[in-house]
Parts: sequence; structure tokens; C-alpha cells
Amino acid sequence: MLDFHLNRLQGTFQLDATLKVPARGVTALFGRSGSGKTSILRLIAGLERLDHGHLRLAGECLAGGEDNVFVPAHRRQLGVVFQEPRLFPHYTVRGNLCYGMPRALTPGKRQENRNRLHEMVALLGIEDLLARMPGQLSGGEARRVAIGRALLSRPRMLLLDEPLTGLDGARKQELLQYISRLAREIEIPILFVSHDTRELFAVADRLALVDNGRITASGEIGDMLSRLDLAPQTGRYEAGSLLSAEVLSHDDDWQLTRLGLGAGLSLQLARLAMPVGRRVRLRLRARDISIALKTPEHTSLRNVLPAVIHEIETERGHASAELVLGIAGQRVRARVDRLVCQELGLKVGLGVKALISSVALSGPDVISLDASADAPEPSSGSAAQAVSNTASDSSTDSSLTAKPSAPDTKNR
Ligand SMILES: Nc1ncnc2c1ncn2[C@@H]1O[C@H](COP(=O)(O)OP(=O)(O)OP(=O)(O)O)[C@@H](O)[C@H]1O
Repeated sequence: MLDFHLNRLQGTFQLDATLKVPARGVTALFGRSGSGKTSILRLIAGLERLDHGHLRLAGECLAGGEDNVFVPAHRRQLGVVFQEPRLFPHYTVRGNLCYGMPRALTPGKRQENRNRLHEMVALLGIEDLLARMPGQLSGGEARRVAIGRALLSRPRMLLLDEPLTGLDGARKQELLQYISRLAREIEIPILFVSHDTRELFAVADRLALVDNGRITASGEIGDMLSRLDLAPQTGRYEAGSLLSAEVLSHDDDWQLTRLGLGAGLSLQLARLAMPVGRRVRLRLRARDISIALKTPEHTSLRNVLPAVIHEIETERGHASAELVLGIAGQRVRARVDRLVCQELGLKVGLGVKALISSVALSGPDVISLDASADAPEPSSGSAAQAVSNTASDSSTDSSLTAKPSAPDTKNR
């Protein structure tokens, strides 16, 4: 477990952030540009000193505390990837990758290191770069090498600050999947900063909201996204929910897949190239859900799910109302016109039907949760592209401001 209270005045900016991060899984720091995310990572990495507070990792105090300790950055054993990859300029790419790898004193361990290096090089697609010097790399190539070096060092924690910026779509998806898989396989905390909500949906287990130097709320990502009181921070326009589901069946004739949500309920969407039984995380946008009082007849909508209204939030001056529905025991956000809310007599506790178009759900909204790196199940037809598990490069749907800064950072 990582546990911190980081207090530091930098210029006129007061950082005062408190958080506990479990030993396992990915915690995303999310907040506007200038809210303090990078400052938090720099303090944890040991690149800056605290004014007050403490930083403990697995029970060991790395900074602050009663004795005001300061373990230098290179002794913290953290894997750090910041926006600017800082590679050792006099080492080749191979030298950079091997630099932090654990010492191998037996032939077995040496072989293990070779295997890990080989696997990482293939994953990052940097086979042809191994003999090059950092000065001969493009920005995206240098980023990949920095990620590889951080992961190969067997860190006690990973700090990733916008690690995928500048990578192309396919490479970004592979790395996101890898990070997500890694997080489920290894028992170290991962702190991930990104302004791209799709990246966060793909990898984060928990979300910590950063605002003006403080962590204002934190929790399991699905819960956080479905909390209406956090809507101003988590984003209104692209508001949605993350649901747990499982691939139940495929219909190859009609190129459809059925996902089980639990409690005997299921959803249909375009054919996914994932095997039956695969556990997934499904992203549902609030604006893609309509409400009816009973099951409509003769409709093109394939997904009609019984739901109960848990919360309603209407705001004068807004055309829409925000709802939180309970569907198969999961919290799902929906958005309808305020007028419709009144006309249908929607109120907390009312049983309704949630209508979801299968067209609104696409492959990138479905993220595999299983650790296995098995190749996606082959699929014919256009839906084969639905295998892509997460963000596309072409758009980000964060309602928050993308950040422009590239702080002066060191990788080690
Ligand atoms: N060395 C410094 N001296 C003075 N102020 C600083 C220093 N470093 C950062 N700041 C200020 O601290 C605040 C937080 O910066 P930080 O880089 O942590 O934000 P961020 O949330 O990571 O932003 P972004 O998403 O744009 O990267 C900003 O107001 C920034 O101007």
C-alpha cells in the first residue's frame, strides 16, 4: 500500500494531497491542467522534497514522517515514466533497457532476464532500435524505451505521467492492454496520470480527483463515474458508467455478441472478437440510454433492461436531467430531457425500462479484464475491428482541458 500526505508550497501553488493507494491495481489521478498531478508524482518519485507530511510505501517511510526522512530517488526502486522520456544519452537502447534490471547471479536468472527483455522488446516494437543511441530516436520511440526500462526494473511501484502521449493508436492500445494486464499480474501500486478519459477507462481500477492541489475524492472507478455530485469534475458531456460483464455468446450470422450483466440480464452489441467467458468492462454513455415506462413494441432498440431509479438530479437552466439507475445491481448513469422527466413522472424508486441501442455500443467501449494475453478470437466481417480494446488516437472525450506543460523530469 502507498499512503501519503504531501504538503509543499511551490511558488504560489499549495499542494496538500492525501491518499491511500492499495498494493494492487491502477489508480488514476485525474484533474484539470495545473491541478497538481505531476507535482504529486514528482514528490513520490523523490524529485522534490516535502515541506510537511509523509510518504510511505509498503510500510517504509520514503519521505517526511516524524524523522523527516528523505530516501533519494535512485534508492526508491520506482519505475517512473514522465511526459519527457529521459534516457541515459551515452547508453544504447539495449543498455538503457538493461540498466535497471535485477542482477542475475545464476544461469536460470540470466535466462529469465533475457526472456523478459525479449518479451518487452517485442511488445514495444523496438527490435530494430536496440543498437541505437537515444539521440537517434524519435519522440515516440524514446517514450517506448522509457516505458520498457521502467517495467523491466521490477519496480516497487510504477508512476506513469501521460506515458502514452504521442504514440500511434495501435501501439497505444497494445501498451494500455499490457499495463492493464501487468496491473492484474503484479502486486505493486500503479499511479497513472492521463487527460484522456478513454485511457483511464481502459486501465484504471480507481480514480482520485485532483483539484487545486488536493485530492477531493477517490474510490473505485465505476462508483466515482456514477456519482452525480462529482459530475463537474469527472465531466458532464461524456458522462457514463463502467459495468462489469461477461461475453455470453456470439451470433455469427448476424455478427452480434451478447454480454451478460448478471441477474440474468444481457446486452447485445456488434460482434466482439473475444472468446465466450471473457470478463469485460463495458462503458455506457449516459446520453446513449433512453427511458421508457414499459417495454416498447415494434422498436429497433435491441436492449431493453429493467431498471430502478436510484437518484435524479435536475438543474434549472439545463435541458437535461441526470439519473442513476440500478441495473443488475450496478449503478448506471442516464441522461434524459428534464421535460421528459416530468412528463413520464420519473421519481426515485420507480421501476422503468432502460433502452440502449446496440449501435451505440462499439468495440472500443468494451475492455477485456482477463489477465491472459491470448490472441483475440478470430472474427469475420467488419466487426473484427471491434477487437480494439480501448482508446483511439483520433479523439479524446475528456471534458477537461488537455495539459500543455512538459515538466523537467528525470526517469531515475
Ligand atoms: N517548480 C515550481 N515552482 C512554482 N510553481 C510550480 C512549480 N512546479 C509546478 N508549479 C505550479 O504548480 C501547479 C501544479 O502543476 P502540475 O504540473 O503539478 O499540474 P498538473 O495537474 O500536472 O498539470 P498538467 O495536467 O498541465 O501537467 C501549477 O500551477 C504550476 O504552475
